[in-house]
Amino acid sequence: MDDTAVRLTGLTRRFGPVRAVDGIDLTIAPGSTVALLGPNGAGKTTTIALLLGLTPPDTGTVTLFGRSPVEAVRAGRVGAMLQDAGFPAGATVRDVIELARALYPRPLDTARVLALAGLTDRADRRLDRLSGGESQRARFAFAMAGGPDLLVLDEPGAALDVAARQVFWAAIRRYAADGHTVLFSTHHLHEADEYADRVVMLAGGRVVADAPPARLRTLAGGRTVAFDLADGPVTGLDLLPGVRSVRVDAGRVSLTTDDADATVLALATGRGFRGLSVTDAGLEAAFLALTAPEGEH
Ligand SMILES: Nc1ncnc2c1ncn2[C@@H]1O[C@H](COP(=O)(O)OP(=O)(O)OP(=O)(O)O)[C@@H](O)[C@H]1O
Repeated sequence: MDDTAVRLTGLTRRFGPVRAVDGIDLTIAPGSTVALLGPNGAGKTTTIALLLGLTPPDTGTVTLFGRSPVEAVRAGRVGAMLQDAGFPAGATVRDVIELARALYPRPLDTARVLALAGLTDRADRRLDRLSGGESQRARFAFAMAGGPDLLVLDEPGAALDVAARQVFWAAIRRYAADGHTVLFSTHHLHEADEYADRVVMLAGGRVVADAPPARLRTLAGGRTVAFDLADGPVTGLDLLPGVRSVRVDAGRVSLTTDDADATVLALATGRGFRGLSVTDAGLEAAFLALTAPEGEH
């Protein structure tokens, strides 16, 4: 019996000329929390759809706990919270939890699901009368009510404000702490950094990095030189010594560099800038370095 939670082998899926998933190999051990991190269009949603058996791969195989996705779902081992889940009009939080519990062979107690999702005092409220954060937690409650060994969440933090997001992630953490396997997709670096014990970075349908968050931060190495643009030219920053990538956000430039001293010295000649800072490259810099198209490194 293969106890590996997820095993993707040589997975590909095209849509016309687009290679949405372009040769993904991925193995996930039970009990881990894994982030599928990537920019828009990286292939996260397609990978999740393939993994859940919602769409067939062009090539490659998917096994969940040693079985096909359909068998694993039927055996009640998999729960999913997808971006476009719809519930019956007028249903209460308790209704959807009971619905999910009825579908699974070994469901969690309703009271436990409500507590895990932080919805104990909202149990009898209609879904359409919940706040955005509560409604997201109700979808999470539905996904985990059956007590699935593997919980798959497609961009669970989307559309939540900071406070709601914290409550929501605390709920996911409680579920993961019980030894369940959690796979979630995100394009928020801080979510991957904070909540996953392993980050699989996707770009262009491929895995471009696969490591614990702390290791990813050092993988790209280098440092970040940041400054506010004054009157100097914006062009040519990528040609400064050591620079690997350039990002401009609301007038502040961030350069990822292999040689911060040389970059700063070159910057200082001929450019006006304010608010210079030099920091160790974070996960964000690793992400930019690892996902930059060929030739932009
Ligand atoms: N049904 C489809 N028909 C055509 N192209 C598709 C289809 N689904 C996905 N794609 C394309 O495949 C690529 C990967 O899309 P996918 O939705 O998997 O990415 P993603 O990483 O989930 O992006 P996002 O963060 O925006 O949700 C994109 O270029 C997308 O336009």
